[in-house]
Amino acid sequence: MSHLPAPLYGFAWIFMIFWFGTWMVHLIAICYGKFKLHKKSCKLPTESSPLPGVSILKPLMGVDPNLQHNLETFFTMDYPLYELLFCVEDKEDPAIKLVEGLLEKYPRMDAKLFVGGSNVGVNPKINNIHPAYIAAKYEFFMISDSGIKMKNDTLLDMVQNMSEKHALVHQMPFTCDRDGFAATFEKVFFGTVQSRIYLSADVLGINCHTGMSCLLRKSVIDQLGGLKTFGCYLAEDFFIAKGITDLGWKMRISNQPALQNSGLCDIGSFQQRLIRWAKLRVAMVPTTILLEPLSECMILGALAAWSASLLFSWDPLVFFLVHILCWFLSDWLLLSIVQHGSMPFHKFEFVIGWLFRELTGPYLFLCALWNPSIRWRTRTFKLHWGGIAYELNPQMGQTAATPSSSLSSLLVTQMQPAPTLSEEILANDLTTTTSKHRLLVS
Ligand SMILES: CCCCCCCC/C=C\CCCCCCCC(=O)N[C@@H](CO)[C@H](O)/C=C/CCCCCCCCCCCCC
Ligand SMILES: O=c1ccn([C@@H]2O[C@H](COP(=O)(O)OP(=O)(O)O[C@H]3OC[C@@H](O)[C@H](O)[C@H]3O)[C@@H](O)[C@H]2O)c(=O)[nH]1
Repeated sequence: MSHLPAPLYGFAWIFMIFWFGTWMVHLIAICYGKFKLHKKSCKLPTESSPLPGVSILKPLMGVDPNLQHNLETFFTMDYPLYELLFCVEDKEDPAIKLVEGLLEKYPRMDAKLFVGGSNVGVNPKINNIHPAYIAAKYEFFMISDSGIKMKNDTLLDMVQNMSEKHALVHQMPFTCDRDGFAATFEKVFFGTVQSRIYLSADVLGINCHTGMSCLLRKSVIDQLGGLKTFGCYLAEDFFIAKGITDLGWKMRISNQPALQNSGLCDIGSFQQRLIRWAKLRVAMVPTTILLEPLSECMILGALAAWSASLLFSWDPLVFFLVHILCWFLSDWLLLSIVQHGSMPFHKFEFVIGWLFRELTGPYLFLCALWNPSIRWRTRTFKLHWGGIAYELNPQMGQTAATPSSSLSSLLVTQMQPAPTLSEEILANDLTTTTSKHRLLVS
């Protein structure tokens, strides 16, 4: 033992401590998941504290086979007071017709459609929803991505999690039950590695906010300068949460995980999405360059097995195999807690999905490091360290509402400054309303 250089022992101890810490993360996630998720709140509204109104902002771009069904779940929720604000950038987007159909089907619903978006920054989602944010009439507003499906009581659950100390309640990303291996892979990803980090981060107060479904206090976001403050970032979710906690407010997850139910579900685009998210994390929190690969099951298992053989002369192969078996079982347990019901796939499919996730995870992370440019829907971006984004090759004179051409790749434009208040008021004044369809075009 003494003939090996001392730094090797140092590394071995570091890996062993990290390995132990990671198992603590597993334990925290399982215990907290069991305690928190799928619990019905007993906090009922009273006459003196009725349920608050909520403005729901829905950024839409394109139509997929599940969109109609997903959007319809927003019209049928058990919640007394809310408005639905649908947002579409492109005047030719087929989502407009779909929303108009729903507005006609549910004429009594307080719902509007905003077409044209705005140009308050580089983030196309923020640009899309900004007009609706300005028009939102309630103190609480929700940002809900197009692929989200609601249960009857999801909004109620989120509101009940919003105490007077909280300014952000977010849903932990998860998925609906859908057919096919891609759907299994998505469920395994969100129900294991993502839930583990998300749940432990919520317990430890670490910002891990993924903004696909979140409820916010408008006065707090206004205090931060409005939603446009976050238009310069692609990861607006991370910076919204940071801004809120920097002001001393708290954030937490709701009891129900978010049910992503996009009608387009394939391995390739899901992996591209994971790569895009990893690029955001690397730019925002550079320590993840080390932490993420180290916290992968196979890599950590190999390093810990080497460390255990060096420090305690344990058989590294046995250590590695036991580590993988325990990790696998712990992931199954966590997934079962998050799913809270029968799995839509056979255990054997879980084994394949889990192995596929564990073996491809480090590779996807490498892909993210290899090519830092970020493709999101129709546009390509790059990030500065820290997270400020700029769009690659936007067409000159074009608003952010129009997709950029990938041919003009030589042009690199910095983010647009946020418009002044007077520009914004002007933009609002230009908003036209056709009351029949409650369609607002800016
Ligand atoms: C001693 C054990 C340490 C464990 C270290 C764990 C290392 C982190 C590994 C993976 C990070 C995965 C983060 C998953 C959620 C992020 C999903 C996502 O990328 N969403 C983006 C798009 O919506 C969003 O903009 C990003 C939001 C959050 C980024 C947070 C990055 C910091 C991650 C560090 C978390 C450590 C938590 C450790 C808990 C003990
Ligand atoms: O150009 C765009 C891209 C996306 N969007 C909208 O933004 C929402 C999220 O888009 P996608 O489903 O493509 O992307 P993701 O699920 O990966 O988004 C996620 O990652 C990036 C974060 O900034 C988001 O908050 C988070 O929701 C959708 O509602 C989509 O319609 C736009 O309005 N315009």
